[in-house]
Amino acid sequence: MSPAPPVITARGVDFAYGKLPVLHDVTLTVHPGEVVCLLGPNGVGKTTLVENLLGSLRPRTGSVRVFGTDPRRAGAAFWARIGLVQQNWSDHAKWRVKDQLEWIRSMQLTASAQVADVAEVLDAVGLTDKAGSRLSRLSGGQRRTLDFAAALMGRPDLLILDEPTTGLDPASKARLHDLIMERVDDDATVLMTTHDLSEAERLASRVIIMAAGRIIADGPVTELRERVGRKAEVTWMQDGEHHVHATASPERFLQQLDLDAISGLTVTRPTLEEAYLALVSQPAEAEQSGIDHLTIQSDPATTTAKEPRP
Ligand SMILES: Nc1ncnc2c1ncn2[C@@H]1O[C@H](COP(=O)(O)OP(=O)(O)OP(=O)(O)O)[C@@H](O)[C@H]1O
Repeated sequence: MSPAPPVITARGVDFAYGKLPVLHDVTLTVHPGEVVCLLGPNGVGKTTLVENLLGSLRPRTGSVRVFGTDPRRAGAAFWARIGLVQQNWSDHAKWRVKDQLEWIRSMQLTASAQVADVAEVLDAVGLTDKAGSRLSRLSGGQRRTLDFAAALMGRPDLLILDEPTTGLDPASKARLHDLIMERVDDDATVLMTTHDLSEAERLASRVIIMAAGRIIADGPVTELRERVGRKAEVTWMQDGEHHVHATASPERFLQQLDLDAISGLTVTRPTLEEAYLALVSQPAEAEQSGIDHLTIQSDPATTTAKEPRP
């Protein structure tokens, strides 16, 4: 059986705002069922890339296909498959929450039969008590949550979410994460930008890191963590001594320990944040040598320190 076709492909995309070059030779493929988190410092071009993928901006060179179609030529049936949260919505401040969603729903119903009820999505995102509020009276987090409710309503096959959780409190953020993963359980694909690395660590099956308009790293979180070059650290107490052991494979190392004879065991792995900071702090080297500019360490484990009990 041949593999399912990619959901998104971008090939050699260059984009500039007038004389300001922003994207340089961006190539990426997103496969069905992936949750891809797009990371990078402010102003590196994440939103610009998303807008190129959606066809609201046109690449100077290169090509974009979503569901095999050029989004600039796509019709209503194509857009019915996509749920969007974008940075800048223009809306009618005087409209009430439920009217806004009913209006979006009526548009979606022209292209798809699988549109959820307004009451259902409001309940899912926890905004039922705001159904009668004017948009202008919503807090920033509630406004973002409403955008997400609108994105979910058509039960989309693809969610493209530009910083969907910015400004959300922890409980609202967790609820939104659950709703994203529910769509993924239903075989949807997700491309989202975020500055929240713990969010990326939690949701992403793959992380893409951008710097200065280029992709400088692309891979699963576990792989990117390894690129930091720092090994995991195992510490424990045994026979009155404090032991520290650096290893690329803590699981394998733990099998060698006599767990009945030790106490105070800890395992500390490099975080995605460490990997991210290492990668974005070296964009110049990344540009020169491409994606694999940081070496993946595969040395055998070595005990680095053995300290007397304090
Ligand atoms: N409409 C525009 N006209 C001119 N320049 C723009 C426009 N929108 C963005 N830019 C510039 O393009 C560059 C990339 O902006 P973009 O919004 O894509 O970055 P980003 O990575 O999404 O940033 P952030 O993380 O802050 O949202 C920035 O230098 C920005 O100032």
